[in-house]
Order: sequence, then C-alpha cells, then structure tokens
Amino acid sequence: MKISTDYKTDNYNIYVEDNALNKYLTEYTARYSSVFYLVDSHVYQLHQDILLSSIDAPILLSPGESCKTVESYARTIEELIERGIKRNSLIVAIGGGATGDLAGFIAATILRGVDYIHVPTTVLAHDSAVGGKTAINVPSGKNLIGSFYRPQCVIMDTLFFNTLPDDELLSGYAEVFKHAMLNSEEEADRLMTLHNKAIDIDRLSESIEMGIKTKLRFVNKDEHESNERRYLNLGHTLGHALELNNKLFHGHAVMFGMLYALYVSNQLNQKDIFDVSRYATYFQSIGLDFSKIEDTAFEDLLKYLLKDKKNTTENLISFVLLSNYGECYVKDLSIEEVKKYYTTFNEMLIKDV
Ligand SMILES: O=C(O)C(=O)C[C@@H](O)[C@H](O)[C@H](O)COP(=O)(O)O
Repeated sequence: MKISTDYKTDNYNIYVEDNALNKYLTEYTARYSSVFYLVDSHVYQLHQDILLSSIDAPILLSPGESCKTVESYARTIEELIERGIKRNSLIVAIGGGATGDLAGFIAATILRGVDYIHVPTTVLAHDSAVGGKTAINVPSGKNLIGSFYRPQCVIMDTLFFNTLPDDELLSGYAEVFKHAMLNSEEEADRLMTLHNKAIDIDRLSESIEMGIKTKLRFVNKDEHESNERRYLNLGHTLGHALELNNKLFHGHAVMFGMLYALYVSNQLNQKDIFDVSRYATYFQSIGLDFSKIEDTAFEDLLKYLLKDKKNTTENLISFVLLSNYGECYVKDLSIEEVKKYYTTFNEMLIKDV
C-alpha cells in the first residue's frame, strides 16, 4: 500500500507492506553517491541475515529510547563525519520510533541538513515516522530538543512485526487507537472488533493505514504544530510524564494518558460521552498492566507535566481533550484541577478495572 503526503511541495511516499524494504529501498538509495545506515542494534541482530542482509556497514545504535541522548547524538555525528558524510549523502534510519527520532534529528542538523529515509520496524513508528518530527531527550523530559524535517520516504516493512514482543506490539497499537479516537466512535469500535482480546497481527496493516491517513489529515493542515497538529498529542501530557516517571513503554503510557483525557473530557463536558471504563477494560484485556501505575503520586508526575511542550502559561498544564469523537480542543488546566481529576480518575480505575 502506498500513501502520499499532500503538502504544496516536497511530498513523500509512505509504503506499508510485507517485503517493502527489498521492493523500494534501492529505488531511493540509487539516487545518492553515499548512503549511511543508522540501525537499532537489536533490530540488526535479529534481521541481519535476511531482511537486512543488503545493509552495508551499518552504524549500530543502542536500542529504544536509550539512543536519544545528547551524548549518543554527538557520538553518531562524529562517526558519520569520520566516515565522510557529505551534504549530498543519504541517511537511512532502520529501527523503532527512537531510532527514527534520533536519526531524523541527525539528518536535520548534520552539515545543516542531509536527506534521510525512515524504515520503521515497529508498529509504534507508523506514527513517529510520519509527519517529520525529529527529537532527542534531556533529563527534564522527552523530545525537548528537535526539529520538523521531512524524510524522502517512509518504508514500513511489515515483516519486521513478526519478531515484535507483545509489549512492543501493544505500545504501537496505542497510537493506532489514538488515531481512531481522533476519527470517530465507529472507528474505535471497529478496532475493538478487529483486535478483540488480542492484537491480530494479520489485520494490523489496515489499522495502520487508517492511523497514517488520520495523522496526515492533521499534519497536512498544520505541519509545525501551531494549531490542529497538537490534537495528535491526545493522551501524551500525562502519557509522557508516566512514561518517564514509571519507565513505561511509550504507548502503554499513552493509553493511560488517553483514559485520563477522556475522563477529564467527560467531567468538563458534564456528560459521559466516553465510556472510559469500557476502554480501560478493553486495554486491560489486550495486555495493558494497570499495576504499573498503581500508587503513582501526583507530585512525582508534576515536574514532567509542567515541562510539557504544549504549555504556554506558567503553572498551567495543556491537555488535548475531546468534546466528542474526532472533535478536539486544547485546554489549560491549573495544577489543582489536574490533581483533583487525577485523584478521582485513579479511584474510578481501581473501582472499575
Ligand atoms: O506527530 C505528532 O505531532 C504527535 O504528537 C504524535 C505523537 O503520537 C508522537 O508520540 C510524537 O512523537 C510526540 O511528540 P511530542 O512533540 O509530544 O514530543
């Protein structure tokens, strides 16, 4: 399947299919005199003999978020310069969202910008590889350094999914589910039917297609996130805080963050538009472990909440909320309000799940 962006210029293709890497990569690499592969070391270890057998002299990155540090950024830049990268070279990022975020940021900044391609190997990266956000972390928070920088293409080879652990699969599915909530109740119901009790890997491509198309609707309108693109951050305010504080998988944290956002939306709308308990029970039935957030003190999350990139006013925390399915808005809440809802939200979860 091929999906294309719809900007005024410099559009790129997103391929999602089995064997996509073999099918499309050389068409792009052939245009450059030198190509540098930045590959998640774990992915390379698993796939070097078959899917990645043609990848020449990869630079291996530490797996997951651990590669998104300032140190790893500087080290990899040094290595690329030593290997002779030029302005007309190509960087190919092969790995999950973290690899893509780091490699994209390197591509955006090395020699003031070289072309790059995303080869996402996780379900989660259907999200991060699309839209041109690149980033690294600092101790105060996630993705606090970064840029918007479009790739030349995204090649999502779904054969990589076969080796994904269940926790990673669930993490990626969280963003697919978020995209459904940004569409309609029917889309969320469809996912819950398609992936009832467990994530069905054979039906993931169609769910990912829905996810990417939804995401592009927002990105095409507001690439640099001054307005509608912020809605893609549904679940991420509390999500990023839980991810860092409780050391959760990104998507697992986003699932909790989404439940909280739906709960707060109901409170502010003064009607139960969203059946939060139903979604919580569903998330639990497909593997979300609620014990991972039990007893998390609000005060431990607060320092992260106050550093959220969406915040614009001192001591107010910005949340993406919904007045209905697909109808988002950004609301600044005081610390007291966030805490109050956090307490009652936890009580509801303990009672209902
Ligand atoms: O692409 C976007 O815009 C998003 O917000 C998508 C998020 O799901 C994704 O996790 C993103 O990387 C988070 O970005 P951040 O700007 O909140 O760090």
